[in-house]
Amino acid sequence: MTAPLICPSILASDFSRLGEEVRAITEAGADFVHIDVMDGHFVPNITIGPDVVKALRPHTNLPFDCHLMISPVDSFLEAFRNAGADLISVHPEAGPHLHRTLKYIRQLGAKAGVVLNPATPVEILDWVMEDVDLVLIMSVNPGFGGQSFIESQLRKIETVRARLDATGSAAILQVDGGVNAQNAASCVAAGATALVAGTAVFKGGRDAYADNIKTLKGL
Ligand SMILES: O=C(CO)[C@@H](O)[C@H](O)COP(=O)(O)O
Ligand SMILES: [Fe+2]
Repeated sequence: MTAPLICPSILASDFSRLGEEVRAITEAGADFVHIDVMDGHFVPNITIGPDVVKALRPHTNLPFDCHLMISPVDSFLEAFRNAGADLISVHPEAGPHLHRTLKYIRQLGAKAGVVLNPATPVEILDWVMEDVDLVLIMSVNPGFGGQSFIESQLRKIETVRARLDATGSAAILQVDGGVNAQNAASCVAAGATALVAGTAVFKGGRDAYADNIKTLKGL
């Protein structure tokens, strides 16, 4: 089985030292930096805006994977791209025209992702398959780190895996929420190719990050 990409969610890092934390996960072997953007409206929490993304950009060459939990979303896409986002993922519920939003993300020169909440049906992908570079399955309800993995989402990963394979899509299949050493292998067996992890990467202090990432990769 191919090792998954590991995308540490900096939501679980020390916010008073974000630059150092991003450098630390880079040295520890992370593949992407997962940045959770929340607006207190689409989700019940407020986190990071484009200025913080821009300030972090010089600290690493890793791709910035921006998970936007904001509504409306379209008016902020350019700002996140200009701030240094390489992948931009949006929730279908965050705007009226998912297809238009995905096209716009690609036009801006970023990779486009669609995020499925635990209760969002996979059929939302049917008519945008060609327009996505990444599908993100939420294994918690979005808004907070440190929640428990919702087991039913393993079946959703399998379902989306089958759909991507059937259409010949090379999109990354990412899982986010409550991912840890106990369930990472099941996510990969179900077809995930990238794992987001906050708590499971940033636990134990900086000396532990490399081992935490290796464990999630199954190495
Ligand atoms: O998008 C989200 C939450 O809304 C996630 O990216 C979490 O921040 C992941 O944190 P853990 O569940 O791994 O602690
Ligand atoms: Fe996320």
